[in-house]
Amino acid sequence: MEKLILEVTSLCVQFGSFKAVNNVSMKVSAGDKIAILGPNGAGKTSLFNAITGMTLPTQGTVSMGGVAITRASPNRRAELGIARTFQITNLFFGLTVEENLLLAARGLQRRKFSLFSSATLPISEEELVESVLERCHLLTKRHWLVKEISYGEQRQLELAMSLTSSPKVLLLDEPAAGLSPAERVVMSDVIKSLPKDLAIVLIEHDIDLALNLVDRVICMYQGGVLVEGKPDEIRGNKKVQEIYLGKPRNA
Ligand SMILES: Nc1ncnc2c1ncn2[C@@H]1O[C@H](COP(=O)(O)OP(=O)(O)OP(=O)(O)O)[C@@H](O)[C@H]1O
Repeated sequence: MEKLILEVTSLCVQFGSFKAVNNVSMKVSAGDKIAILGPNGAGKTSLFNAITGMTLPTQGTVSMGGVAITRASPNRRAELGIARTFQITNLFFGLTVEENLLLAARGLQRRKFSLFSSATLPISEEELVESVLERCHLLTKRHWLVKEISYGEQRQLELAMSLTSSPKVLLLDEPAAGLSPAERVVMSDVIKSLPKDLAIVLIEHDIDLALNLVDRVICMYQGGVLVEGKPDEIRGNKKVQEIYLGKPRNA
């Protein structure tokens, strides 16, 4: 059994009287590859926000490596090994690919310094940047300005930036959104080649792409978990088909 890293228990996120996330529990172990599916408004992003500290849950708990982080700051969560990408690109367009990565690496490592008694890093900034450039298929673009690379490459760069903190859990919010079919193939390849022990939780509207990348699926509907299972179980699941076809359910 793999080591449990992230645990979400009975989590609720409420906006006024509306429950965007309703009693969601999830266990993520080292190396898990999990997709969170669900139609628009199902609560997927709100769940990510509660895990990363951008929204505080109204009920329930989040823990990372056994440490309770339900009310911890986003920075503290990043130090403990949670990283995230966003639906919208979050880059410095007037800087090069490499400069963006160096900025990401420096910001996160400075925070990590305070955790170590000695100021030695396990890997140099340059080595780190080199390795994530390679991993995200961006080595040939390292000196290009971000505004000059394609949208697909910008999304790869975002993923690369999230890897500079050497996370234990990576939350990917719609990594293939807006990508062309060819760019989707590259993004899938990049995700597939991420370290084996890195846990990945991804939100994705392209169901086929998502099911090919993961070994577990959580399908959300109206804030709650509708179904959980392996990709093959989800493909043939009637409830999942109904919510995607928009038919009303008798819950
Ligand atoms: N800050 C907020 N204030 C009020 N309601 C919100 C807020 N954030 C999200 N919601 C509502 O919560 C519900 C869940 O939103 P959320 O973005 O988590 O869904 P989602 O599954 O990620 O949807 P999508 O696939 O469209 O991104 C939606 O009805 C949304 O309008």
